[in-house]
Amino acid sequence: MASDIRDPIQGSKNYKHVTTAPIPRLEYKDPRAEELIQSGQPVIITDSDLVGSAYHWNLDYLCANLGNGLYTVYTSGNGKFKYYDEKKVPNVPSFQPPTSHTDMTFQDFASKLKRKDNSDWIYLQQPLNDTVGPRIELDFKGFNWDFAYRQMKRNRWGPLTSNLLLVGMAGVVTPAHYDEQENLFAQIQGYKRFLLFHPDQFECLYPYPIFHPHDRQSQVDFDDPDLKKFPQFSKLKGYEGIVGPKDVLYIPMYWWHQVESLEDHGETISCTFWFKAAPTEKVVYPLNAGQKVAIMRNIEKMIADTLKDNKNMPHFMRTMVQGRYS
Ligand SMILES: O=C(O)C(=O)C[C@H](CCCc1ccccc1)C(=O)O
Ligand SMILES: [Zn+2]
Repeated sequence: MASDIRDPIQGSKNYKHVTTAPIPRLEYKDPRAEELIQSGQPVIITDSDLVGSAYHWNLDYLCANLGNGLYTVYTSGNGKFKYYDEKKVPNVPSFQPPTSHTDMTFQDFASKLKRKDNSDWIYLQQPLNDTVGPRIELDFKGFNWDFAYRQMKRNRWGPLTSNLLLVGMAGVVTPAHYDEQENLFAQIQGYKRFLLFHPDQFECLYPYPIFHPHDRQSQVDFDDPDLKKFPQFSKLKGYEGIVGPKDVLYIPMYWWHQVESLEDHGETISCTFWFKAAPTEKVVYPLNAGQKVAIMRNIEKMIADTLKDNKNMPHFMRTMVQGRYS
């Protein structure tokens, strides 16, 4: 059979030290797909019609129909788009934002993309809102909302919070991070390689302190890991998969993921469906890895708020465990 983009031999950029198994890929109508979602496991659902009404979206169509609203476009000098929370920048005076961003019309973004003289990488990331033109609104209304809301109800997720439109230049990378929402990630155009890691890989991925602008992001540079600072990174185990048009990837809350738009397949267009966490009913023991991450976050927040001076945190936390729990 013709070699498929997903064949491991094609451009699989294996990171040293990172061991991966394939993310399961199941047909949309295969009941096992929804079983995996119910058990909080990632799965790539193929031939989904979740955003079937947007499969004709491409740069020209979006240019013609998105209207003249402004879109947030990030710029990076090295192709990596490590998210940072602007509200936390004051907490770290030495912080150097790794990307810049400006608002521009989609038309301006598309013409920048087409210009080959780009020395920088650019990445449009914008929640879909009501400034879009009537055709896009029609396409948006045409999403298979029954499927989305069926997952939300059946898995007792919280409400849908946003649909993020992502248009990335070939080669852009979103470095490893986790989100605190459930996510149905729909791929419309182009190919993205996902690396996914269970929340129990927390100790291999060394997230920034919670008050840092890069909260929820891994401190480890996958391209050049510092194993002296982050020794457990060499034990990292996870999953890998390539999503293409018509695929939907379920990214369970607290699962780490790194995303890259494949180099030689043009720009990528994706749309996320983020749902708030399920309200915690009765806590069942033993706690799962995601719950432990949530507890660690709450403890870190409490210590940071109480000490009021982040410089005191390392000593305070070391004192608490050194020679007592270590
Ligand atoms: O869908 C997800 O969760 C991803 O990480 C997809 C990722 C872009 C996410 C951008 C972002 C990350 C954190 C906060 C707000 C925006 C990609 O596809 O490159
Ligand atoms: Zn994410």
